[in-house]
Amino acid sequence: MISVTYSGNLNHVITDEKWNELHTIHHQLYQKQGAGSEFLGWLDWPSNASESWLGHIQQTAERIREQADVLIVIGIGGSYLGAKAVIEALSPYFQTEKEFEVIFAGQHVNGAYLKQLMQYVEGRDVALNVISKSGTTTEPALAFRFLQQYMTDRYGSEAAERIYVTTDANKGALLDLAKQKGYQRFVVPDDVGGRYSVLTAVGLLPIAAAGFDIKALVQGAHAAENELSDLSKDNPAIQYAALRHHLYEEGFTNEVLATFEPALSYVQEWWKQLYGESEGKEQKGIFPVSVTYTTDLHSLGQYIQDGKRNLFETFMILDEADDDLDVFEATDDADQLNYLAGTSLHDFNLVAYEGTSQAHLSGGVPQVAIRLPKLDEYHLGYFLYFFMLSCAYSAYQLDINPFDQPGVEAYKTNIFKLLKKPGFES
Ligand SMILES: O=P(O)(O)OC[C@H]1O[C@](O)(CO)[C@@H](O)[C@@H]1O
Repeated sequence: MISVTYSGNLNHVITDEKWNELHTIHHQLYQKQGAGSEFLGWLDWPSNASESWLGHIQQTAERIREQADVLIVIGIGGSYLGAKAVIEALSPYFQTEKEFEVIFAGQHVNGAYLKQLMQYVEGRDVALNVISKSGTTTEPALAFRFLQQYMTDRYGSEAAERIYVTTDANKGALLDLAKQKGYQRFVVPDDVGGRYSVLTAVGLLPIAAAGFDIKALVQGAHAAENELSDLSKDNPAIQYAALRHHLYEEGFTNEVLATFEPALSYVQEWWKQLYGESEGKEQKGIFPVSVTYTTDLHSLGQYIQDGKRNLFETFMILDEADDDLDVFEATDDADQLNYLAGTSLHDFNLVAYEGTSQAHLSGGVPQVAIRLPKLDEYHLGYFLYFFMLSCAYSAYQLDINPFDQPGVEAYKTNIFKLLKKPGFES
């Protein structure tokens, strides 16, 4: 379903020694014995997702679509990127009529954004889904303070019917608040960290509310769970992890994830959090960056071709485009583009990929390609699971716990001290 190719020889990457390591990691992962194994709930999540649980999420999404024109989803990091990635990947670029809309908030702290958001939704019915595993993250909590007040001012006691909370089952300020106000609740499972949570209620409720087929998304991930669990040199999740580690050891410490599909730009953002937070520890890890082509060939392309040689590039190539245009023959050929007549714009990009990849390779940038057959719920579900699984292998090869993020506390503590948050004054 997904194929991984490499500009070098993959057989030289997976040496006997590497294979032994991967063998050990495979067992650690599936026998839940590696570092952070208490956060492996995502590994068999697709096969455990019951019809009734999915049905409950679907019904809630339908209720939201009946009661509102806009769903505001409040969350940051893993509590928003998965849903945003899937919704952006599957939505049309332009919406002609004002159809049901999912808008994100709490992914930053910005007064103008929140103020304008409240003005923007005036006159349209609103529902809120606030998502935070810890229930204490400052950015979504701040956004919720404003938006909860907005909902109460607008809907009075009925506001509670329009607010949906996705958080831990047992702890956190958000849980206490949800119980006190009687908001409908969904659970972020204990054993699934934020950046691995796209297939839980964290991702599925907003995705279903946006009108996408969450059953197909989970089915795709289920297929990946089955097909990628093999300990085999042909397993693309193992191949991608082995390639990353090999290139890292060769000094290529930055990975540029490239796509020709603007619709995939939030899949790139999701991938950056997944890999950056999972691997960037103990002064180790590949720094994940992303580019969208051909746009960025006219900006970062120069650096990738000729800059410092510590980069490798991973292309996400979409084999089939659902919606496309063919270049037509112009009578006067004034723009001198008739040589492209009959070529679709997707075909143009496939050729642009070949040309770019060869140029960057000749400039000393190793090339990896991951081919995605199609952009729909099923294939995206497969793709996201592939990345999560491969990330776990990747981090374990660095001897890193893929499931914690101790480093994110340092800046938070400083901000809290500066703002004199109770308990942080000294
Ligand atoms: O869901 P929460 O607890 O609000 O956390 C949001 C994000 O913040 C982080 O904890 C980093 O601060 C991420 O790991 C997480 O995805």
